[in-house]
Amino acid sequence: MNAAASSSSSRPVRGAAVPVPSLSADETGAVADETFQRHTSPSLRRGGAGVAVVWFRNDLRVLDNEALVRAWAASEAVLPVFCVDPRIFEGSTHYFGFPKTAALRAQFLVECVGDLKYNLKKKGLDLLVRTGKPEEILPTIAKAVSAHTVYAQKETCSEELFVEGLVRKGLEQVQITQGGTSGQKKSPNPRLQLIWGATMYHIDDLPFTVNNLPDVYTQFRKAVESKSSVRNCSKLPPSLGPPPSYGLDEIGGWGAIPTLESLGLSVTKSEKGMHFKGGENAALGRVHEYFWKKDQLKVYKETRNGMLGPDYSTKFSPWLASGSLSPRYICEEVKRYEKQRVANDSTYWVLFELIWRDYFKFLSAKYGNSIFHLGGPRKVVSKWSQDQALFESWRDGRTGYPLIDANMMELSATGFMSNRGRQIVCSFLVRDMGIDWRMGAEWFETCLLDYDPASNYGNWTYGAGVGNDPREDRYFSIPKQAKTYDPEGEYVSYWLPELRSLAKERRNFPGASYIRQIVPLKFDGGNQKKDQQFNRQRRPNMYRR
Ligand SMILES: Cc1cc2nc3c(=O)[nH]c(=O)nc-3n(C[C@H](O)[C@H](O)[C@H](O)COP(=O)(O)OP(=O)(O)OC[C@H]3O[C@@H](n4cnc5c(N)ncnc54)[C@H](O)[C@@H]3O)c2cc1C
Repeated sequence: MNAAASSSSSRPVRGAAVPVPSLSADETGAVADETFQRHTSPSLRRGGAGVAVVWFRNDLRVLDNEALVRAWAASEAVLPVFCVDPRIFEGSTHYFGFPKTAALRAQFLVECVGDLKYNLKKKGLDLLVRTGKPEEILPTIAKAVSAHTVYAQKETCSEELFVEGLVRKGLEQVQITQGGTSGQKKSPNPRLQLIWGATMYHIDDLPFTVNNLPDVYTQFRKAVESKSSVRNCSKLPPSLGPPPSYGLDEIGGWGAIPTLESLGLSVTKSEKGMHFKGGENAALGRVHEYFWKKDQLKVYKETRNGMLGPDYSTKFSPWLASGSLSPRYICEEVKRYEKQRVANDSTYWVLFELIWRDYFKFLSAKYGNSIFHLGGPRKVVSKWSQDQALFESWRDGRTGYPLIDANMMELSATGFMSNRGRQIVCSFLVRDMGIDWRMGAEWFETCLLDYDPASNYGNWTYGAGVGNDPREDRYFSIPKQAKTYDPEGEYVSYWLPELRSLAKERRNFPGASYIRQIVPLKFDGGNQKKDQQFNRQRRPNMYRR
């Protein structure tokens, strides 16, 4: 990696927070309109009858949403629904007691839901929003509108699978009668139809079954690149309407999008770092901005290891995680850019990284709950500490190592951290501190705007050396990382302004000018504290794991 290239293209940002994307509302609207237009096919026909419900989950988009288009094709009317599940939004905690969803991600998701409603309205529909558990809400709605099917995106991790199972059971209890009081006719129960839609390569196009997925990423990548191809984005009809003509009043109308206050949360907006806007329109705007307007795609491979500013990497991850952005759409745009501008290592590398994302998603289907367990998929037995004071110094950015502290502060303030930063803080926590990696993973789960169970726990198990690939066991040396990726201390002094007065080469090595280092560097297994809690493989108070 070329550190100079990294810092020049990502020149910050000394003061105020930077919006991502930075396009005006008009520009974003124009990009979204043009993109929708390009993906609309007037020749699409619907051949179904009755009503179909679409249950939106981590697929908060209209463009390239196969569940939505399939529901439209199989019905005369579609009812889109989003459930604000209290198990995700309201005060639920993880095993280690952190909130399930911190305010910044909740805010981002609320914006995504609002934008989805807006885009559905433009397409002749609306979004029904309810607070409660999907397994309680969806059967009631399906009954009120006499739906024959509930369509939803298929998920892979156990919390999501658990809810899918309950929804299916709930729908089995629904009795739908048709034809009024005289001559009532019973219809079959509504069914739950789950559609694959989260990855760039479709699960059905893999050259192996998920159970036979290679355990080494390179083998997976080479196999899909040579034997599979990425499907085109699904086309949209000019209108997705109408919504159902009856039943909505009975269930209280369309409902309102929650506010953060109604979720019991409040955000203090950071005056620094990046401020991501939630929603499909912002996502499409960011793709346009990064690829076409700023022309950053052609240098991605040289800049992607940066840490400061909006443009060293794509910043697509928050929208990908919420499903406001389709990975197939990104692939399509990369190909278009390669045709119209340039095809080089950088343009390919974005797809290379998206294959990592796919890989973790498929791995989570293969390995199930073991990605959440201390020993990981390989059931590695090793000793970990749960020392609270050490952990809190890491979490709060008080370790005495500027590179760690700056990254952890960025995470708390913005909900984002670069990939370079994530690898460094993960290595420090598990190798230098010897702390139970699940504490770090759960803190990331709480804070990250782009939190995705498969990518988060997949990367943490790799970092902790308990991942499926036994060869991945890497130590990140902080001095080396600092010299390579932040040689002038620009990043650390941005987040730790007290270091700005030091000479550039000292900012990452401030000695007594900064707080004391909480542990010496280099992982030393012999110095770990014994802790009764360790090796706990089960998480009994979780419904997921
Ligand atoms: C400990 C740890 C935890 C992580 N947790 C998450 C998480 O919860 N959600 C998440 O989306 N990513 C996670 N990542 C992966 C990666 O750090 C982020 O996807 C990336 O930093 C997002 O920034 P970007 O969109 O600018 O990425 P870019 O560099 O622009 O990459 C483009 C896209 O490729 C995908 N990608 C890139 N690297 C990875 C990777 N290592 N694993 C999976 N997908 C990747 C992402 O979807 C990303 O948006 C984690 C990495 C580590 C080391």
